[in-house]
Amino acid sequence: MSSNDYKKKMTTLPPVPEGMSKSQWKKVWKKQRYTIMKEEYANIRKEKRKRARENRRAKIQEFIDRGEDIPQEFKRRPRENPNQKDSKVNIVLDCGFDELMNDREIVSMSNQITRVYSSNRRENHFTHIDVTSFNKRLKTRFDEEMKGCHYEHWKNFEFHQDDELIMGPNVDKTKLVYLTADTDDKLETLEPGMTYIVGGIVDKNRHKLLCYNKAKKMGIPAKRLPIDEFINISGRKVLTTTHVVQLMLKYFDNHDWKEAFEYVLPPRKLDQENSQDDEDEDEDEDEEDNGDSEGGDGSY
Ligand SMILES: C[S@@+](CC[C@H](N)C(=O)[O-])C[C@H]1O[C@@H](n2cnc3c(N)ncnc32)[C@H](O)[C@@H]1O
Repeated sequence: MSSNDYKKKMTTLPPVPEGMSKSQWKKVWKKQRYTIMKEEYANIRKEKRKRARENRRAKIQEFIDRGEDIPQEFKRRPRENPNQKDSKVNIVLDCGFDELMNDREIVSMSNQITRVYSSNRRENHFTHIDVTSFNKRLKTRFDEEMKGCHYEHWKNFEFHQDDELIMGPNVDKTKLVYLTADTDDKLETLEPGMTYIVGGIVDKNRHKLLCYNKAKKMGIPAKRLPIDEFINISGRKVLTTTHVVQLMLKYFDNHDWKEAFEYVLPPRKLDQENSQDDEDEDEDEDEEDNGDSEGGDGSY
């Protein structure tokens, strides 16, 4: 069967089983299809990674054959940066939104957590990162399908099943800021001693104001990244959890937001003409293309 025929077969709803409504069957079939296609997607990703590796090697060989230096962009950055400095800032990835994500989004979110870990080891500054409410499908995925990553031993990274760290009775609320795109209140700088909370959710923006409302309920400030002030991107400025953390890490280099945006965000996001209205594309990359990216290749 050709891959097009296969895709068609998988997108056509099989006959509705007796005793089930069409909408019930649609939900069940979607889950079954996801399980079947998971393996297929894994193979596609593996092939894609293999092709990318081969292309990279071929290009490097061309430089070697011509006796030229290998350009920086072809050199791999070491996985661990031995000269890292402590930013003295804490970041919380608030994963209290498990039930608002579908299975694919859970996969995407878990890949994003590994990328965050990877960046926190590689950049010039590190932060202490706590993952809170890590107690449902995200945890199951790490415990079962990502067993080999040994997340319990990650450096500067702690996983908590509860949310005491941000919601507990003894929390100093003056030290907390919730980051969200849904406010006009701008984040000016990152202050040592402060804890910045980032929503650990992939939702293709279905749940607008989710983190803003949570911040209000917690009684802490909600702030947005100063995107408009430094770069041109059109549409809503909702970034992925990974990008938000990577921006903060890069900011510590020179306390320069513009530099951080230009370094972290993909060129298509910075290009006003072509930029998209949401963060979907980046999230799809996490699902479909994670092998080519930092941390997604198992380089925990
Ligand atoms: C994919 S977004 C989730 C969007 C979700 N609907 C919400 O209510 O926040 C992941 C997280 O990144 C952070 N984030 C995304 N864009 C941001 C921005 N422009 N400024 C500050 N934080 C942002 C927020 O903490 C957000 O929860």
